[in-house]
Amino acid sequence: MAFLTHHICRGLSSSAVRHVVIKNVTIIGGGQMGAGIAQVAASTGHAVTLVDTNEDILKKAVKGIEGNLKRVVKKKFADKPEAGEEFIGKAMQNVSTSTDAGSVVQGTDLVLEAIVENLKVKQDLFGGLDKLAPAHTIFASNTSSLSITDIASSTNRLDRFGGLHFFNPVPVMRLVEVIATSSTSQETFDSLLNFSKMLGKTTVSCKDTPGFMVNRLLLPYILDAVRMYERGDGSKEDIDIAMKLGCGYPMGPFELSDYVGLDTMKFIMDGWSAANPDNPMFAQSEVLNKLVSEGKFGKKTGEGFYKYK
Ligand SMILES: CCCCCCCCCCCCC[C@H](O)CC(=O)SCCNC(=O)CCNC(=O)[C@H](O)C(C)(C)COP(=O)(O)OP(=O)(O)OC[C@H]1O[C@@H](n2cnc3c(N)ncnc32)[C@H](O)[C@@H]1OP(=O)(O)O
Ligand SMILES: NC(=O)c1ccc[n+]([C@@H]2O[C@H](COP(=O)([O-])OP(=O)(O)OC[C@H]3O[C@@H](n4cnc5c(N)ncnc54)[C@H](O)[C@@H]3O)[C@@H](O)[C@H]2O)c1
Repeated sequence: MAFLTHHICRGLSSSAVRHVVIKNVTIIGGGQMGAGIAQVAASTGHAVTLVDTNEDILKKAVKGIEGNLKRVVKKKFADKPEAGEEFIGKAMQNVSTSTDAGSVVQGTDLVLEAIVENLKVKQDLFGGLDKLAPAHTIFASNTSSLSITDIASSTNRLDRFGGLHFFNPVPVMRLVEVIATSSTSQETFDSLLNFSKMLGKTTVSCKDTPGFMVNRLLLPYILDAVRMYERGDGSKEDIDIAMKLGCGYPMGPFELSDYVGLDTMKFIMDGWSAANPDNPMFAQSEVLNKLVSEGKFGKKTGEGFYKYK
């Protein structure tokens, strides 16, 4: 159960900020982001229920979490293998799974959604859960590109709704963008900030503007790289090498696109294109459309701009 705590800000003795201490978390979507967030939340002592529509996806997610925890332990407990085993055991005990979100939200402090990047699907999910979750439960979306305000509009808890934008791979990337809409209460915002910090992440506070901070800058960069390749101005391999060796980026734009998932990239593009129909920047990309129509979604399907294995 959650409890409210009072934070007395140092130097501001009269300003007391209340926030919900999040202990029990329901994460909806057991794909790459949901599983990554579940891994980090479980290994920082949170009770996590991971939900997906499909039992096989959940099995794969749990197996992936255990495998990735082994990578973490190899580094963190290099000289203490027993402590490492204990760490993995404790984290795995904190993870349970379900295919029925409605039946698990009763005792949850936070419902964090990481499902497909589609406004209607996200609205349907939250609209349904709003009727079932306790009043104190905070809802948050990990959307890459959709408006939190639009997603929240399907619920009657606008003050207890915000955005938590994690980065891929979640166990490695240190940032969380915490997003407040004009209706998000200060208590909710502080609870989400505090939760992100408990996960060991650094936070930045964002308004609910398109792409928040990171994707507002990342999207034009990736878009321009794809256009450059479509015009034949450079090979995808050379563009990737250029950005890695010229700018010190860990991945080039095509490697990164495959890593994010080309299906997700297309959802993002289509959403922004629909919202800005007259902006040529968001014109359809033949290359992206072809790869997605062939089921080549990137690393997760074994092929995208590049082949894997
Ligand atoms: C015209 C049409 C265009 C369409 C336009 C649409 C544009 C859309 C653009 C927006 C997309 C937004 C997506 C999203 O909202 C936001 C994002 O998440 S953006 C992605 C951010 N991520 C990155 O930028 C990742 C960059 N890459 C890296 O940092 C590294 O390459 C890597 C992924 C960490 C991998 O590193 P490598 O060195 O290659 O590989 P290793 O396997 O050795 O890993 C390094 C290190 O990390 C540990 N590790 C890796 N994964 C995990 C894991 N899952 N769990 C735990 N640990 C992990 C690994 O053990 C290594 O540790 P070490 O041994 O070094 O101690
Ligand atoms: N991939 C990235 O790099 C990245 C980074 C940050 C944020 N995001 C965002 O996170 C979300 C998930 O992205 P992902 O890459 O993990 O996608 P993914 O395709 O890997 O996983 C999505 C999962 O959601 C499940 N799902 C779909 N509808 C559902 C529903 N109604 N109920 C329960 N489960 C459902 C699917 O079965 C799938 O397992 C998207 O909103 C995306 O924009 C993605």
